[in-house]
Amino acid sequence: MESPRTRNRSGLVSRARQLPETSLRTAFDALSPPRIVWGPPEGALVVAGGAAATIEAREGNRFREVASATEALFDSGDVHAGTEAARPRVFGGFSFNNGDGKYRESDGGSPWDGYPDARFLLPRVQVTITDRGAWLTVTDAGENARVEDVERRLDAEFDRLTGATSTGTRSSPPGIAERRRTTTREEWSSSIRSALDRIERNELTKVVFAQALEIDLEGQLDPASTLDRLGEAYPDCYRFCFETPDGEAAFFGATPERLVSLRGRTVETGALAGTIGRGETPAEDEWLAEQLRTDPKNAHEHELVVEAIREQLSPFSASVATGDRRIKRLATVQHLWTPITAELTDDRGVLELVEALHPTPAVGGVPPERALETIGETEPFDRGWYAAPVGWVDAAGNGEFAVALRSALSTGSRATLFAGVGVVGDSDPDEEWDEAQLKFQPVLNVLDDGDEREET
Ligand SMILES: C=C(O[C@@H]1C=C(C(=O)O)C=C[C@H]1O)C(=O)O
Repeated sequence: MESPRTRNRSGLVSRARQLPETSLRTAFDALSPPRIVWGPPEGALVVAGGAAATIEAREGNRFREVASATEALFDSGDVHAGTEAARPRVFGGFSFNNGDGKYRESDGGSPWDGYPDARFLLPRVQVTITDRGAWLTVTDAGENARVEDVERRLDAEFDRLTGATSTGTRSSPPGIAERRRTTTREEWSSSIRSALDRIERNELTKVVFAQALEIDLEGQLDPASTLDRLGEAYPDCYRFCFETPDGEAAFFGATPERLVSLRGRTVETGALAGTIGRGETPAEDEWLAEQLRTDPKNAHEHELVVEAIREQLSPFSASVATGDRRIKRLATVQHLWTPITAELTDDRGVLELVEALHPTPAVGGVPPERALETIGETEPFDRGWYAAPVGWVDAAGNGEFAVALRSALSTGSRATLFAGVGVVGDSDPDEEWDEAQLKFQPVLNVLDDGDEREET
């Protein structure tokens, strides 16, 4: 007999308990696909497995569809989280474009087949690792969700995770057997030259062009080791990994770019655009940073992003505050970065802001529609989830999204990497080529220990 006390309108039941110390690798290995890793530079690391509910949207207004499905899912959910970090959240992402699909591999499939225009999961099992301890959350949703079952599963998952015998040893990088470019140097230069012509004719102000690099790996990619390595080299970045429902593919990376975070009515975002390499010495690093700070081309490229973000946020906010422009120094590159904050005038969900901001001219261009058209006509591959929003939403509509850069889509023994650059009036095709190669490095370095930094 069904007890009415164990049911609620949305059928969401979530229970949490504290876990002894654990790690990304132990949790990742113990959980079942589809697994998700979300590791922001500050705050809790989440490793999740399985789906208590899946929200997918294709074409149409995917941001609104996901927002209303998320709201319905959380509506009067029965949640005993124990601590805020352990509360259930949906995690997922969007594709860069709505309704992609022009790129086909020789077998007729697209590498992005497993990644629809939007997919968010409410994880069945969520491990949250914070500075103050780890938590296990077990969730079920739907007509058959029962408190008793969720509590029983919470104990069973606790036993499984605490009994997990992960050796903690990291597998070595898979190694790179072969690489194939989707864009030759000649094609790249001619695309940039034709974009420069359009800029000259005032049809465009900025466009971001990307390249893809297909890698055959020598061994299988181990996502947990790969993400551990990315975390060590890029502590100031957002690490993410989203497996397909069958666990056959994973989209992962370590991106420096936050699209937006919303907590209550406080919005935090920023402009990240303008790039230069790292030096061999602190003095050379500083010299390069100074070049970046004073270079008019990079300043222009950057300012276009600041302006667009301010403009997109202004209808929602009484005031938008722009901080000082500064340098974000990462292991392989340095960027210009301007923090931007705003206070909303009304209660809104984070997905409304994602919809308003994506794609910023850091990954699309100015004017946006013409830039997107130019990207579509020029790039010979689908961006899929590359350069698109990935993140989470909670029951209150709060959330945080990053722009999925410095990323790759992997299917066991193959990985496709993506990297893009902003083209403005005085861009030089050779310099832009070199900049794209630098942006492949974060992922290349974790695929192969011996990978050369200067590969062209
Ligand atoms: C498009 C990428 O990066 C973006 C473009 C940048 C630029 O053109 O300077 C800098 C940071 C990102 O906003 C990428 O990493 O693929």
